[in-house]
Amino acid sequence: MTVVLGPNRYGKAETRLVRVTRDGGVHHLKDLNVSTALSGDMEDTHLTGDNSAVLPTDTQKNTVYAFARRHGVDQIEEFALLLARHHVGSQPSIRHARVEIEEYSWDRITPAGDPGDRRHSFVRSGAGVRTCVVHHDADGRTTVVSGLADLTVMNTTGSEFHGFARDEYTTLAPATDRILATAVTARWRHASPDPPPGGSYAESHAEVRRCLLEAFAQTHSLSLQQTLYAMGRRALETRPEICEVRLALPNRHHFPVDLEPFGLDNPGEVFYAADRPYGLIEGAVLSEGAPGAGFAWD
Ligand SMILES: O=c1[nH]c(=O)c2[nH]c(=O)[nH]c2[nH]1
Repeated sequence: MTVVLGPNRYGKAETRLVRVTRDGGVHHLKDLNVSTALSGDMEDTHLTGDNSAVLPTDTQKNTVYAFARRHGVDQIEEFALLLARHHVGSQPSIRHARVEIEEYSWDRITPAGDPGDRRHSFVRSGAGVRTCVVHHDADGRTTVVSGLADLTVMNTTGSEFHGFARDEYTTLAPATDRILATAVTARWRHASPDPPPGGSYAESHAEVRRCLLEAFAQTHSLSLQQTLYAMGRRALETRPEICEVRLALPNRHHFPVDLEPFGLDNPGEVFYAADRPYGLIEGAVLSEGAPGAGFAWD
């Protein structure tokens, strides 16, 4: 039997970077989790242990910190592009870089009556995590996917689920008024690797996020699948710089509690928030004629 090496990549996962920018007494904070993965002419290290083509993962970690100091950190997509282009350009053996970044957001603490010079206190925001995945290869092809995760949302009415298929194992009662709650993971593919026209990645991200939230709130839902499509559609119709949205929506079930044993009714007011199992609804929504994704989702 002949054995051959298949696809492979290697890198430093989850380099935690906190970058403080000191603007006099006012500090700015970036809190990132950076993962780099490189691939290329890596047969020798796998087949013979010759590491001459391998830029150590330790170096990749160091590059994150050095670039944070040298170039600063503003938009995560731009920082990821900088790292990806650097690695592909730095060694002939490296032909492809994938850089994934998560950004945790912090809000300022501004105490009432504060004299104004204490601008270095922050509280971690509950507004979800911002994400991106950038690919760049030695042929100059680049893809940018932005996203968010852990954005927890709830509609306390305006959600139904009935008319579903049934078999001998189906016990679910049809629902005409239920809670719909989910923790949104959304990723969206930019049509071009260039910065969003007329704006920044910051503005683009804020607007896509707004579209997702507004569509969630404004859709009278007959299924979480329908809500997923409405969310992706709203983002694509509003933001021409993106061409595909992928969503993963865990259905955070909320079951009405039977209060009859206590002589109480429950007109949709008291719920048990189940932890697991949960339904997991996933899907992609694309603009018609969207350019090919290439390696964007790898
Ligand atoms: O919105 C829903 N979609 C489903 O596919 C499903 N399945 C289920 O048990 N509850 C729900 N809710």
